[in-house]
Amino acid sequence: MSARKCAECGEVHLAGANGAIYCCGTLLRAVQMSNMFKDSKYFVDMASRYSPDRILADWQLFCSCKKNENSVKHLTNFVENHFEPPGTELEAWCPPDWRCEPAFLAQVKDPELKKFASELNKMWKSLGRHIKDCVRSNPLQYSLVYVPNPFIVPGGRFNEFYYWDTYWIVRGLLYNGMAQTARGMIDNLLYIVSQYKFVPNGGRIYYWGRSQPPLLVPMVKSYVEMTNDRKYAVQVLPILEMEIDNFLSNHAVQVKGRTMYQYRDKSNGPRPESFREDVASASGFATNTEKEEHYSHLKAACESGMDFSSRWFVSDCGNNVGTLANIKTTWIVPVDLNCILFRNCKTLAEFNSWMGNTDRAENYRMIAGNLIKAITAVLWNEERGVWFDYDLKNKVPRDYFVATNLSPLWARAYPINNADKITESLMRYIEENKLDSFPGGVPHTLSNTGEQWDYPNVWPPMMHVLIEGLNNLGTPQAKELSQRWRDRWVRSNYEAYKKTGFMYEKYNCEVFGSGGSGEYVNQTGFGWTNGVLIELLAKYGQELTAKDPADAAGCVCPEDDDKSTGKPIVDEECPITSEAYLAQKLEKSQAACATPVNAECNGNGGNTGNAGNAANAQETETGCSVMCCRTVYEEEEEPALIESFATSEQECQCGEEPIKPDPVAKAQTPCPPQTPPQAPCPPQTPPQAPCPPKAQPQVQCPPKAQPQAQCPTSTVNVATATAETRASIAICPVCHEVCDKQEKREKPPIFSLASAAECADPCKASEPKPIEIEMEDVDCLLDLTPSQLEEATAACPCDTEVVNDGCAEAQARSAEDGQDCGESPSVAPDCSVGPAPPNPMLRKVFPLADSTTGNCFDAKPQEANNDDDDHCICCRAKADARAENQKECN
Ligand SMILES: OC[C@H]1O[C@H](O[C@H]2O[C@H](CO)[C@@H](O)[C@H](O)[C@H]2O)[C@H](O)[C@@H](O)[C@@H]1O
Repeated sequence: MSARKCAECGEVHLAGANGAIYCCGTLLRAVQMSNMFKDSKYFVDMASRYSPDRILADWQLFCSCKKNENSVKHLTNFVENHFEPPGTELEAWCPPDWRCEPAFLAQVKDPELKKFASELNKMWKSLGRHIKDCVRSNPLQYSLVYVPNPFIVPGGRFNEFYYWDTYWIVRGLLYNGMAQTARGMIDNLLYIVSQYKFVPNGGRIYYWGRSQPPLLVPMVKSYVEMTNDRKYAVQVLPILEMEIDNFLSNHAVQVKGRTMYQYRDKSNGPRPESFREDVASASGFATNTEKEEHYSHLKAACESGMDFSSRWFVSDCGNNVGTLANIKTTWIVPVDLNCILFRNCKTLAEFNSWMGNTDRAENYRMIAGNLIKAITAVLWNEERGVWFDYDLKNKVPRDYFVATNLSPLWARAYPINNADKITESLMRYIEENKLDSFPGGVPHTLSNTGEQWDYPNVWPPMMHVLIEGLNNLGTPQAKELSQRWRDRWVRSNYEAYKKTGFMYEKYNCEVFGSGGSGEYVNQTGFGWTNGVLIELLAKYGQELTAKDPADAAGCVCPEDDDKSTGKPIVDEECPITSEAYLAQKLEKSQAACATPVNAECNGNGGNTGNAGNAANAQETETGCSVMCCRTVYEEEEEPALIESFATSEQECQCGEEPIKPDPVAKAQTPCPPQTPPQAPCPPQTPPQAPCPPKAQPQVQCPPKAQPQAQCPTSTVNVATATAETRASIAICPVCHEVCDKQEKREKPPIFSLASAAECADPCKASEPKPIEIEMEDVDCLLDLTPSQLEEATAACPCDTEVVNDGCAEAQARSAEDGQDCGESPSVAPDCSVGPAPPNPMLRKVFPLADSTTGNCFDAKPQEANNDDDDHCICCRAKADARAENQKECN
């Protein structure tokens, strides 16, 4: 597969003409808004049976038929006739380096956990996928992005690679002794970067406008650390640099005079894979511009990998309360991304210095140095003793707990000699937020919004970041906490597996051993979950135990209620329930509310409250009304903003100014309450899980020499059957015009008639204009060899399309009609059965797969077509078929 490059703007696109099917256009909109499939991702993952041109031409005909209007039944028929179910382009794959008894099992001492580790090892086989060759030879019929090596998928509805998931999968594979599979997956991402300069969110063309947290460099670093293969790092360094340079230049923002980075997306419109959901959340916006802005914020959140979360909500009052309608991702400077980029640049400097590239090494060292300064100046909050995201719009730090607040520990993006001070303040922060109190792991946030990257969900990659981060900090306290969270995490995952037989994408912090919920049904499999666990089991298997030794020693856990009061007993040694946590929080805030603000002037903001709220009057959880005060400071000093709460304007302290409520704005948009982590369900008795199948059915290893997979039975327009001829009718994804054929023959496809700006976005242009095929013959050529076919293709005038028609039929028709071959018969689409049947006279179709061997044709026309008198080539003028068909149909 070669990259599709726009001649005008030089941009390369992940999506070609298939973008008009899977990324935008009226067909996508009609199917997605019809509710035909429960999961919106289903349609965009279906393989096409025909070329995009043909599907769009048929779609045009379908739309021209009145009876099809608003008929879900007919639309369903259309989809069934033109698409294969998702997954037909992939086959199960058993990694060749998979072993029944990987070496790491020997590291796991506890017999129960050893068995669990062995089960996890088996799961790689059920998550292995190989892309069939037809995707390589005929990419325009798929939304799947072709990559050369087989890979491990996350699982469930995610039947393609995901960028940041791959990091935890690759690490798991490496610890599992499967370096070859890990390397293949890294090479796939490098292959994509070499063509498109970025790694998309996932391996589907509809992810073309965004990436995910850039973890390719850390993947290579992990590989090199495990294999000692420094040569590999040196060899792939130019591609790694290409990705990071490109990422840096497309994501930069200036904050307080420093260059920092944020998540973004460059496409238009709703997410194709969640189309109706995005249309729904945008419905409150009046104008198209506002809707587009909303879609951008949504997709930028997807680039963060955290779709969706109150982390990205900015209400009118500047806090994190709200719904998806409040999503403002690009107003925020995120802690994690800046740390990841810091770590990437450090590694690139290191790889360059191995090569003796001192200048380049210095350049990356400088970017990393600037980033760590920016992280400390802008994101570190001295008052609260932790890092916070920064709100660019309201110019305040966002004082809300998000697991990513601790990601600088993982990236070592802090002054190392501050480890003791950081430990002290972080322990305080962890205690204040009771982060050590949840039986099922650390929730991603403390806001219960129903979004999946919010309370009560716990995400495996984030648990890894926390466990590793605290361990990196290296102080005894931090290491102890890291160990406790690690043990709890492994045991809780194991418990869920014992109960259900599944590994989940995310878990529930309130219940030990239970999966989470959110945007879509919780998925099982699951790539990153297994990766994180295998790493933990391999590294710490000597210490880990399936049961908490404290249980055996008679620790009373909160599940054991005090039956007389109905309140859970809170034992300091045990994780407390969220209910107890909430009760404690409520008590604390009631006490705070009753106590007036310390009137003593300390010039430091006094009773510092929630520093992120540049809000007006606020209702606290307890119902007491507070006022925000902000420290007055000199512009050039660039101190951290310090805000405090007071119950009245008078209570603002020396050096502070009240933030006056805007009476009009306030009347219209009352401040929503502070995000209370609502956890109404007491977790005493975890809901009984449905009786699980003991273990996931294992995919059998395929026999050694696998027969070539059967491609989906598919037909294709002869004009699209070879690479050259495909190029000869290359359609600009932007303007949907047929490109100039003569030029096509010498050069790779160019996309004409598009302005540079339009080229950047295949979905930006107006609705797609499918090629309109008609009816009137211009010429007919007989007895063609493949090279003659190419010549004929080139000979056709630009505004025609090549049709290789069955000559017997054509001649019969000629005799009948007294005309040259190939005149279109008047076939009236049968509206009662839905879509107009593909008109055999409009295109010549050849099977894509050899019926005897099952092999896909490798971009070659069928030899048998040389048969004399068997076929002919016609160039047909394109004209609007609509009117004629409309007549017939009505
Ligand atoms: O289909 C909806 C969204 O699904 C993906 O996001 C979630 O799954 C990914 C795969 O495990 C994971 O990387 C991501 O963190 C999850 O939130 C996808 O990445 C989104 O772009 C997509 O819209």
